[in-house]
Amino acid sequence: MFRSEYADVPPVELPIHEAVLGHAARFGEQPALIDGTDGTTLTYAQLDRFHRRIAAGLADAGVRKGDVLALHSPNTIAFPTAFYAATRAGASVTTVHPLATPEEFAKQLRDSGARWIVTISPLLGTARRAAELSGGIREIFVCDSASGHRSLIDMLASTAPEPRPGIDPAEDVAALPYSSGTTGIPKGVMLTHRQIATNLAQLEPAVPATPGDRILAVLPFFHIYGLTALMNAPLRKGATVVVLPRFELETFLAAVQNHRITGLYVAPPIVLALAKHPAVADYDLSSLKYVISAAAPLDAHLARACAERLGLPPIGQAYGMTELSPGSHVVPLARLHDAPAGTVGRLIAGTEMRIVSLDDPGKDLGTGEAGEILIRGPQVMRGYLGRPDATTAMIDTDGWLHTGDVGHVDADGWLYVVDRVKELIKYKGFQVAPAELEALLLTHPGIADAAVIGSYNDDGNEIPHAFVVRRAEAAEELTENEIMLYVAERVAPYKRVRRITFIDTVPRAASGKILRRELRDLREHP
Ligand SMILES: CC(C)(COP(=O)(O)OP(=O)(O)OC[C@H]1O[C@@H](n2cnc3c(N)ncnc32)[C@H](O)[C@@H]1OP(=O)(O)O)[C@@H](O)C(=O)NCCC(=O)NCCSC(=O)/C=C/c1ccc(O)cc1
Repeated sequence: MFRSEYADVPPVELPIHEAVLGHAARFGEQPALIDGTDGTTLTYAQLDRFHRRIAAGLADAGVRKGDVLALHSPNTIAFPTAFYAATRAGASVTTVHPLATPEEFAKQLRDSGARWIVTISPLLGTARRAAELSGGIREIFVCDSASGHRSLIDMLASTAPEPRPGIDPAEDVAALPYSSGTTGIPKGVMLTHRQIATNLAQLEPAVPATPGDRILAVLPFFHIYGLTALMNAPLRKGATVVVLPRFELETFLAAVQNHRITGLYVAPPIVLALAKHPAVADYDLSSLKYVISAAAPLDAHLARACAERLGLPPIGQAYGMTELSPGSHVVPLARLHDAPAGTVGRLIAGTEMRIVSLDDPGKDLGTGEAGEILIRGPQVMRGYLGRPDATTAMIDTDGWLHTGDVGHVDADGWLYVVDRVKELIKYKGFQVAPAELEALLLTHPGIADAAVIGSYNDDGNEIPHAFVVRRAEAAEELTENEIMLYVAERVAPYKRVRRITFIDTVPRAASGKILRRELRDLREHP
């Protein structure tokens, strides 16, 4: 067993809004959030007052402890206010991809039992349709304004009393993001207030934030990576978060330059752009002190090229997953220079790890031997909502979370992730569940059978790759393009099938299970 070298941190027994904004008043007139597109600024005093008033407004509208509220928005400076207002009112927040189709959104609403939606006016059409499909929504609020909908801005004038829902941080779910786990379709990951808040405390010794930090939030707040690294962690320490709604390279570079950004938390496609794109040379990025990459594997050569071009210390990686609230490993900021290339970091405080044999899961491996990574600590999720079997498959009776990732540890305690036993595909750091695409492909009348795995494109990004068996009648007419379009019309953009191979039969075990390893061989040797 491998243990963290950091001293244990006590569990943070606070609701997440208290753990993050408990000291907001102390930071008073300091900027908490800046809109990176138009400069609109929220101070800590405003963030504190606004989220309390909106909590009162939400409670007045009927939001109660235990309700699930769906937050459906790209990054804006209103997003954190809405999140903390909802948790202060006692709700669990299920975050929704802003590019989800109405059907995908409705599935999440039904599965989570959501009663409320908070969205932005440009996304109202999708939200309304999803609410109709799901049936259980009492009201849709907007962050900005739209006729016929109550606005969070109007709630700032609420005179209702601040709600006191009596949150139990150890039991009550603060966030309910969706993740596929090691197999199958997206599931609601129950993260309690204590789990998310304690993970912040566990990360702090390795990646400390201070009031002078200026963090750029371009990765989405609706994923636990953004929610933790770009929202909760910096706001807990009085840092300033500059918010961008999407990744557009020139806007991103201009924001780093104009707001004198000191720290970046990114995913590999952004490292690629920083390393290779000519526009990078046109901006003054000298305020940057570090770049951390997570969410997907980062190529070591690419990482070096990026750091050298920007004159930065080596890019540090972090490792974790939604089910870990989300962190278990990071390259400590103080050790960026001596971390070996390709490592995803060291165990953070209060975290234990085992590496177990893939052939014999009962057997623990030592340093230098690759096996499945198991993690135990206060950040391990409570479970998947309404899916005890999936939960038991992921967390064993001794509390070890089976990550589905394969890795090894060197003699100095640095972890390397080298492979994946789970079926999940990661497109630019976004999860794509093969089972979801396979089920969709089978609804096409010309498709007899289908299987989906990850392949790599020329940029080294993993992409969804479908192996399709056409029905005899359709074989000639059904083209790759037609299938890709069929999928694209029905899923969020990141889930699109981006490569197709026609085959005669999908290799399956007697049980019917798809033999993905054979498809991978077929991919390598067509
Ligand atoms: C900023 C990225 C890296 C790149 O952006 P992009 O290149 O513009 O692409 P998008 O992903 O935004 O958009 C996907 C596609 O949708 C398209 N799109 C775009 N907006 C539109 C539109 N409004 N209409 C229609 N099409 C559109 C867009 O064009 C694009 O199409 P394509 O060009 O074909 O790829 C973006 O992919 C991104 O945010 N990725 C990160 C996802 C992420 O945060 N994942 C975290 C999961 S949790 C985790 O792993 C935890 C790790 C962790 C570990 C340890 C820790 O300590 C902490 C954390």
